[in-house]
Amino acid sequence: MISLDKITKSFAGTNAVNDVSFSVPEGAFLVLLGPSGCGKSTMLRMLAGLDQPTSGKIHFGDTLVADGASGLSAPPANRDAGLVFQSYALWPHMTVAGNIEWPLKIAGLSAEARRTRIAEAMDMLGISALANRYPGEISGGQQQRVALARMIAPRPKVMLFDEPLSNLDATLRVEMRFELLKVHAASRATSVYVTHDQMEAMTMATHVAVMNNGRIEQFDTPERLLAEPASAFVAGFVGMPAANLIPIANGRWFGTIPDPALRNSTGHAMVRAEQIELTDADGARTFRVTLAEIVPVAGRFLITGIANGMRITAISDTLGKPATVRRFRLPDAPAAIFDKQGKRIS
Ligand SMILES: Nc1ncnc2c1ncn2[C@@H]1O[C@H](COP(=O)(O)OP(=O)(O)OP(=O)(O)O)[C@@H](O)[C@H]1O
Repeated sequence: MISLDKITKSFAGTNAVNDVSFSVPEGAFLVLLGPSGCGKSTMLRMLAGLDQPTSGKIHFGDTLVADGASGLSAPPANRDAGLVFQSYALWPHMTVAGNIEWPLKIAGLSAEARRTRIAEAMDMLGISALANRYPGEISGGQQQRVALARMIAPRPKVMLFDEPLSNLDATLRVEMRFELLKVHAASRATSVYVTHDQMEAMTMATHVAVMNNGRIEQFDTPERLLAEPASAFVAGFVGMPAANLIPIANGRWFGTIPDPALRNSTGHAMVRAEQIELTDADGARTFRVTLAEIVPVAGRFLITGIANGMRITAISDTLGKPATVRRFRLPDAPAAIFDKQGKRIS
């Protein structure tokens, strides 16, 4: 288990990570998800021992590995943690097998034990045939597999990933997600994975910490993030497509369409694309939109319309035409209401 207790990291007086506490159960796959600059990498670096917290404590199991107050920060090599970065950082002058062997040598394993571990790791990542090649002689996807093999060969208790798939093309990325989950399942190591890609988070995580501005907006399962977003920020960040956040003022959609379902609130109402209907009828809860994009999705259409200067998405069974003016009908009740600060109020 990994636990963080009131972790803060400041750079020149600015908090990159601000008072973060959570616990990750043993064997879990935690994704740190958030936009660029929200503090994800800084969090991971503190877990790896590459950065020291300004204040707060980090425990791996019962072992205190970092403590801001006393200045304790166990060196990376003493944490039983493996790390994989976006850049594969393979040693170019060593073969694939040599790269995987290096950390095992450092750990003092016998030649025989090293051979077994190298074979095991290469087999798991499907790269046994590449053992004698040099990094410059294999593709980017293969290099990332070697980096993963090198990380798992010492069988770390904690695996840390910093956007490891972002240099790969889209198809390879999807394939590697599955490989990573296999590695995680086989190793049963507690994993922490940094990404700004919510699809990666939703498909891989057992737990997700959504970060914004150095703070955790919500720490939850992927299912609960979608079903019960705690803030407008989370609602707008997860989901495919992300839910619409429609401005409301004094119980009126866009400040103009009154609706008792909005409970006189001001802030944003969350409406999922599948709750909005494309129509031509001029009824209650409808508003005019100019259709902008129409994307076929699994036999239906994801329609983006522009109204009051904002983009709103709907799922429709019927096709619309770009640049035409139609109407969207809002549901009887929004899926959630957030106040002006983005806090969920219903
Ligand atoms: N060594 C440093 N010195 C000063 N500021 C830093 C340092 N490292 C990070 N920061 C700042 O801390 C904040 C968080 O950075 P961090 O790299 O953790 O974000 P991130 O969420 O991982 O972003 P990205 O997805 O772009 O990598 C940013 O404002 C960044 O500029």
